[in-house]
Amino acid sequence: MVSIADYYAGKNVLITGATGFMGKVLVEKLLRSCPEVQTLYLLVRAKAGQSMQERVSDMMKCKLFDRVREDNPDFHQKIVPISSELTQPALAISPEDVERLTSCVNIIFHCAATIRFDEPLKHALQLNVMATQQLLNLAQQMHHLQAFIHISTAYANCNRRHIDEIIYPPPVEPKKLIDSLEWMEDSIVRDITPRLIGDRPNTYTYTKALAECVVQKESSKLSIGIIRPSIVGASWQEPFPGWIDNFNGPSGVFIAAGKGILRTMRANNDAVADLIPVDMVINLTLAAGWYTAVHRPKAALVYNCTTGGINPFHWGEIEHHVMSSFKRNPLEQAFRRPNANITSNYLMNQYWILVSHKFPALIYDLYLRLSGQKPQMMRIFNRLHKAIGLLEYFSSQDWEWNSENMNMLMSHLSPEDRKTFNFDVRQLNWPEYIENYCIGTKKYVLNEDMSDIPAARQHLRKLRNIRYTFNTLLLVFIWRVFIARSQMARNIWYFVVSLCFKFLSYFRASSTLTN
Ligand SMILES: CCCCCCCCCCCCCCCCCC(=O)SCCNC(=O)CCNC(=O)[C@H](O)C(C)(C)COP(=O)(O)OP(=O)(O)OC[C@H]1O[C@@H](n2cnc3c(N)ncnc32)[C@H](O)[C@@H]1OP(=O)(O)O
Ligand SMILES: NC(=O)C1=CN([C@@H]2O[C@H](COP(=O)(O)OP(=O)(O)OC[C@H]3O[C@@H](n4cnc5c(N)ncnc54)[C@H](OP(=O)(O)O)[C@@H]3O)[C@@H](O)[C@H]2O)C=CC1
Repeated sequence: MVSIADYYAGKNVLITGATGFMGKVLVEKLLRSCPEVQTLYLLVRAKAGQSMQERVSDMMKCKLFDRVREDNPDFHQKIVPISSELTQPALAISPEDVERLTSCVNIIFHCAATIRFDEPLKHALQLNVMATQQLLNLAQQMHHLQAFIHISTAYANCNRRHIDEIIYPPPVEPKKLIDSLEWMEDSIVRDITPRLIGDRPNTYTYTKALAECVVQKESSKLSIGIIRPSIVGASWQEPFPGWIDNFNGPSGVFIAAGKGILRTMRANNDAVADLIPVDMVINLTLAAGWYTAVHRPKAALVYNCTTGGINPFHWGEIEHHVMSSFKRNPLEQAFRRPNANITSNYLMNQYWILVSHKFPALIYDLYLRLSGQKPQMMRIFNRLHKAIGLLEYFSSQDWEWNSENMNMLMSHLSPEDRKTFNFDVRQLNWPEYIENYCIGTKKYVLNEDMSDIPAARQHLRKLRNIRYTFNTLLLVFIWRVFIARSQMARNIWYFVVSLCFKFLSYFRASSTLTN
């Protein structure tokens, strides 16, 4: 049977969300491991004052593409950006571009989405559901399309404990919801959102579930694969270990803990932390594209792309390894020494938020005010509390995912493809992965230099000394106040001092005798 790289040779691939975290890794891997691929058409929008061409050429300059650049300095010739705003009618693709795409595209990878947990429902619906429908409409006009691969999330059905590789009935008929929200004012939609999303925690998981249904509806007309990754983290091996470029999901939490800002968070020590490295997700995605095109399964195949059932690791273990990694490889200019603890106890967490977050933030802001600077720590903590508040749902419980299709797919790969497109999560060594992940946040998210580690360690020692001094002064101060006010405290103090004195005299006398 044709290998994965041979299948992609000469193919024209359309990718949405290519400027995002996973999209970039997909583009890189396709160019590196399938060098004979014909053209990658990327649907990109202009953003933040940059044209789509500028954005794509900036993306290709990124370190992620170093290995591709080494192998083929002209790799950019294979990339064709297509201007598209997915929330606009017909995806705002020009008629000429539509013509071009419909005449040559062989496979589509739909990665674009809003992954914000607090996205207003209307916007999440527009991008995650309606844009998916429009892309499916475009796909149906394509003359040579062989596979449509949709990236969903393992949490689309997080209102269930056990999740099979099937598409569950939608909470509401997507078309009806779209029609009824169309005429409603944003404020009304905001008010009814909690009722609509029901037992899902946010608009993201809700709209991703609806998108799956929209995709499934077209499965009689198109060959479809749906990938459901769990929490996508830094790369495991490719193109190099630890690559990550954003604060989403656990990365922001790791960084906040490494900077010594985050000291407490609600999470269940014993719950499975279903992280999966981005390179494994992309390898599976490309393999699923190949399988869908070559085998043309009758129904849309869903791939739960998770680690928990096969190679489980828990939030308590993550906490331990993240903390020890940041002590070995500290981040620059930490606010305090890294020491974050997770707890599932609400009251305990609130107590530590007060003592370890709000109190130090108040003191630091007071110091900033007194030294004529703008206070900022309280603001940072408020934003952090908002972010972790949205993540707690995922870190406080666990789910069981069936991953038969992932195993089936692996069994269809040749030994060579299993190495090149490795998604065998049993091979993950978690402590090593977490170490590289933390180093990756330092190098690629914060752009810190590894040569600064000795200075960062020195800074942590300074923070430790400040803490010791502060604690000692605080203790002396409290004791002084106590002694001044209470006769009993004075009596205890005199008793302890005279006891120490007696012990000292005894040891001195006994040591003179033995000499
Ligand atoms: C050591 C301890 C170990 C403990 C272990 C516990 C870890 C638990 C982690 C659980 C992760 C669970 C994820 C579940 C994922 C579901 C999978 C997916 O399908 S989909 C993928 C998952 N999707 C997501 O993860 C999306 C989650 N993110 C959001 O929805 C939004 O960013 C927001 C609502 C959090 C903030 O919105 P908004 O206020 O409008 O503003 P901005 O967006 O502009 O950011 C503001 C500031 O917040 C910062 N920051 C951002 N994220 C985090 C973070 N995770 N954390 C911390 N900080 C974070 C950000 O850097 C920025 O700081 P600065 O640069 O200004 O200084
Ligand atoms: N990251 C994770 O942990 C997980 C992600 N997923 C899924 O994987 C996919 C990719 O996620 P990830 O890479 O992390 O997300 P990112 O937020 O990093 O990327 C999102 C991509 O979508 C594009 N996009 C967003 N809005 C529009 C728009 N209106 N028009 C055109 N393009 C748009 C973005 O383009 P632009 O650069 O212009 O904003 C960007 O390229 C998503 O479908 C997500 O649901 C699933 C499970 C976990």
